[in-house]
Amino acid sequence: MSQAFDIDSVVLDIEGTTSATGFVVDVLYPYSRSRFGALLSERSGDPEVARAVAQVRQEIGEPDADNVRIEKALNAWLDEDRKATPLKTLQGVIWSEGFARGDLVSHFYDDVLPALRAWHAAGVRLHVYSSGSVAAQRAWFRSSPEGDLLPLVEGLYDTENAGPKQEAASYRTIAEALDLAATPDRILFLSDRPGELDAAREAGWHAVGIRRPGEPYYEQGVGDHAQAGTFDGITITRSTA
Ligand SMILES: CSCCC(=O)C(=O)COP(=O)(O)O
Ligand SMILES: [Mg+2]
Repeated sequence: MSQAFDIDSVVLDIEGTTSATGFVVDVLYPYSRSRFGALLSERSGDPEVARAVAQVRQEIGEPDADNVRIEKALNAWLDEDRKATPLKTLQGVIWSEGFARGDLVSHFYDDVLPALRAWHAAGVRLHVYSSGSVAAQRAWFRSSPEGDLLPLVEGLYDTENAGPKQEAASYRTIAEALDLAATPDRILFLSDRPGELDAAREAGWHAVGIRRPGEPYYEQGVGDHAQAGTFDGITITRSTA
């Protein structure tokens, strides 16, 4: 079904929405898993690594956990696809370097880049809100199969600078950052996960569930939210009146 919106900003989820979960799980996850050990042993002095390690220790309730125990916890979270903030921070460090080195190139569904370019050309502001860290998001958009897409994107939000994706307060934080706290209905959120769509709607945003065959949430659906199978079915304009 086709959807039309006259809004100011689109906020994009990545995994399952712009991009395939299979790529994240089959390519990015093993890439990070095989590098956690070296990161923990060789880079423990990096402030970002140290901060994430402290968060892991706190989350597992073991203030003295050594690197072996930290790596075990990270791998267990990977196995259960738990989107824990310190896991995402450390993955972001590893993936950013992998993208910069040319080991990794990001994935976008075929309908996504034409739509993002059209919406951007129409003056619509584009932002990202993903469980993947801001560093990972930046590398992801910079290293696409069609080159650097970062110029299309204005704001990057994750569970650290905005909060958990299933809580309305996180969407209110983002609306404030976009200068749209008083008019949250000028924001459209696109995601595959019903809990995220619920939270965005509770914050006053428009929300459309993206249902792509083969994605984990395809069968479950998106509850009573508007839905689209691809970005082709979503028309967005931004009137300034
Ligand atoms: C470039 S982000 C990598 C994907 C990832 O790790 C992730 O957790 C994405 O989750 P999302 O919130 O975008 O569904
Ligand atoms: Mg998602």
